[in-house]
Amino acid sequence: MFSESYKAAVIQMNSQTDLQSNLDSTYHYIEESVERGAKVVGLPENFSFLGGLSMRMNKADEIARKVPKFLSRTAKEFEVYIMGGSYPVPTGSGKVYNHSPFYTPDGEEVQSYNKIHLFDVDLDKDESYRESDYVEPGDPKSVIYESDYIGNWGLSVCYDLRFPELYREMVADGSQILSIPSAFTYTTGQDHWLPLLRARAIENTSYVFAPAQTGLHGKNRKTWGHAMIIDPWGRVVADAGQEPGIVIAEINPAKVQEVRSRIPSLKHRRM
Ligand SMILES: O=C(O)CNC(=O)[C@H](CS)NC(=O)CCC(=O)C(=O)O
Repeated sequence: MFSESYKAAVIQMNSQTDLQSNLDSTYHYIEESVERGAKVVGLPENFSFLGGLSMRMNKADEIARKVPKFLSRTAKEFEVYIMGGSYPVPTGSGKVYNHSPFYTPDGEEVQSYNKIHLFDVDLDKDESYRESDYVEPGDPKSVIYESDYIGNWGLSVCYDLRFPELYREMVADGSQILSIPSAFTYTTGQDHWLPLLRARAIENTSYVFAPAQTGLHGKNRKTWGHAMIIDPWGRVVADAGQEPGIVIAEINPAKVQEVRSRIPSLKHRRM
């Protein structure tokens, strides 16, 4: 039923607060990914605007108007599936959803997910985040784009990565590829990013697909990078390091089944 293996690209970006220039570089990354054979391209969390949470709120209406048009047009132009990272969508009550859309090559948004777990964390006396000041959480349930061509993609965003029960539910609902577009902090990323991603891949015998932000955004926001793709055995098959760019790996939905028969841990659950 499923197509054979295909190339998928994760994009690593250093997004700033100039919407148009972020969209221009996104366009070039997508174009180059497709030239290099990618059938699916994934963007990081807040690829279109990153740097100031309150600044982004002033821009949210414009972002929410322009980004879906951009993603639709670009998916169509290059005939590519796009996992559109995330962008803010006003809820109507003064906050936004941190919204992760999935586009097909005909330019349709066929599925979308609103980030559930919000990053309200004090890492240090001068490093605090209060995502819930701006963002409304989505419904706590799994969201999957099911495709006969590219497999079943479970959608999540960044901080969700720390909540394994979400991925368990996605897998129970049929996910084979776990999508985790991110802007992990440098502070947490250096110690937590890789082990968490590999754990999600191994414990769910699933691909992990994690585009990322990297570098400095404004003066005091620093992200970890290392956008990557991990196979269902838990091997890192693509790692972007710390520079912005594109990394590509093969995704083969049939391999998920193969690994699940070698390690049937999902079948052995007793709770
Ligand atoms: O708001 C933006 O501009 C972009 N979005 C983010 O940076 C989000 C919400 S503040 N970051 C995370 O979820 C980091 C999680 C993380 O780093 C961890 O779990 O350790």
